[in-house]
Amino acid sequence: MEAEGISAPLSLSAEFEGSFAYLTVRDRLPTILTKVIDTLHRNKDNFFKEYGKEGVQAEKTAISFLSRLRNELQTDKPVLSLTDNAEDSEAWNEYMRRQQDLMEDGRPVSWFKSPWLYMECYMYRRIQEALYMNPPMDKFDVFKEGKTQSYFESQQAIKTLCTYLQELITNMENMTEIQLRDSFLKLLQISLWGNKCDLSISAGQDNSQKSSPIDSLPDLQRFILVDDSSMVWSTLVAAQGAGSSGKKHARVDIILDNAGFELITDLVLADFLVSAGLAKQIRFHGKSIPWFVSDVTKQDFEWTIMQTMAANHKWMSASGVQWKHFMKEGTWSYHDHIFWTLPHEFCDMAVDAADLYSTLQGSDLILFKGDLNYRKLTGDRKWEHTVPFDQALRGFQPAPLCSLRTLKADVQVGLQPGQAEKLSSQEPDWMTNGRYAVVQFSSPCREQ
Ligand SMILES: O=P(O)(O)OC[C@H]1O[C@](O)(CO)[C@@H](O)[C@@H]1O
Ligand SMILES: [Mn+2]
Repeated sequence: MEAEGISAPLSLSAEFEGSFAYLTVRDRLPTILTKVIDTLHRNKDNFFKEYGKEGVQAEKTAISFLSRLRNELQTDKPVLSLTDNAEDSEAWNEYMRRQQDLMEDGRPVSWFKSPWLYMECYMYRRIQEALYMNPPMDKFDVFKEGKTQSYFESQQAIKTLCTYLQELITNMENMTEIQLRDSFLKLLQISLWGNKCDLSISAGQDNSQKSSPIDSLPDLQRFILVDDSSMVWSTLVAAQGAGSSGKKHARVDIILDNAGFELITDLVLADFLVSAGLAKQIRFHGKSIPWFVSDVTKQDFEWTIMQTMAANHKWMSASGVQWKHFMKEGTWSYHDHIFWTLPHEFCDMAVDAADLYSTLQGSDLILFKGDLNYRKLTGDRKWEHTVPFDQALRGFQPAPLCSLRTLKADVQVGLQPGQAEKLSSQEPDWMTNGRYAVVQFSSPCREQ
């Protein structure tokens, strides 16, 4: 739903040679595909043990599908329709027709000529097609190993964070409002920096949290380019006062990004919100298929809680037990929707996923985690850096929302005049090196 009269700039695309999009499509995506093929190879014996000859045959066919896919990508072949008749196939094929209509001179939609956001999402959906088309591989998560490894490699940081959380909860009754606010802002920043740990930017290489997530906060402060976190706090506080009894049942929605350490930071933040009475309900939104290497699926979500419960560490397991309890009593809930794994910009949601949009409208605060969500919020376009965040959302305003994102793609809005130029002169790759971050807020009722 585009605000009337506001036209959007061009989409980022691999057609701009030398751009980050170009380098991603040329180098990083084929590397990720090669790793996927390798993972299937390495699991051959397991497929045989589990499904016999049928499993090995499925693995072989999926590998040859994926090798063809890599070749199509590297030789800039036209994009193909999906043939797997899954729940979302028609939405993908319809999107392809839409993209085709946007191409000049009827050129076909292809890997290096079309919007980067579309092509990168499409690659992950085609990986899934290779599996859907080859049962019993259709349930296999090719990224699972990397996600679990990243959880285990962040153990020390997880222990530190869970211990910190349990200390906060113990002292919560005696906290002043200022102390509560400070603790919230710290946990929000920890969740923000948790987004450094994704496995897509590193093409699957270890990217886990090694240092203390709490001690590193002061040093990281100067890398936050826009910090609207006080507005997030005010929104939560305002949500308490509404309602006839004076107490409202505030609901926070968290649009999750990566499994591993980042997910733990999100769960810790969500625990704090409930334990402090700032939210009565937390709805987590994850992906319905394996996505961008490390994104959270339902299975990852449940595994993470079970694993944390079972940890041989008092405060980790206490946290896990509490989280399980929140899930059981319904204070927390997990949701997925095919829209999160479609290539659409979020300004399309009101029309293309009206049910999801209206669900989100019931929220008091929506937290969007990570870089890909930011790309979809802003449409992954060549915006001037000083364009206001609200404008780049192009009418996507279901409820007060905040993006918590470390920069890993060359789109950034809402900066002060001169801020981007200064950064570019000091660090030319500031938009893609993952060292910088933003906390950007937008509210439908905010005065413009
Ligand atoms: O997990 P995140 O924060 O969404 O990061 C994934 C990002 O990594 C990249 O693959 C890096 O280019 C982007 O395409 C994507 O936005
Ligand atoms: Mn991700």
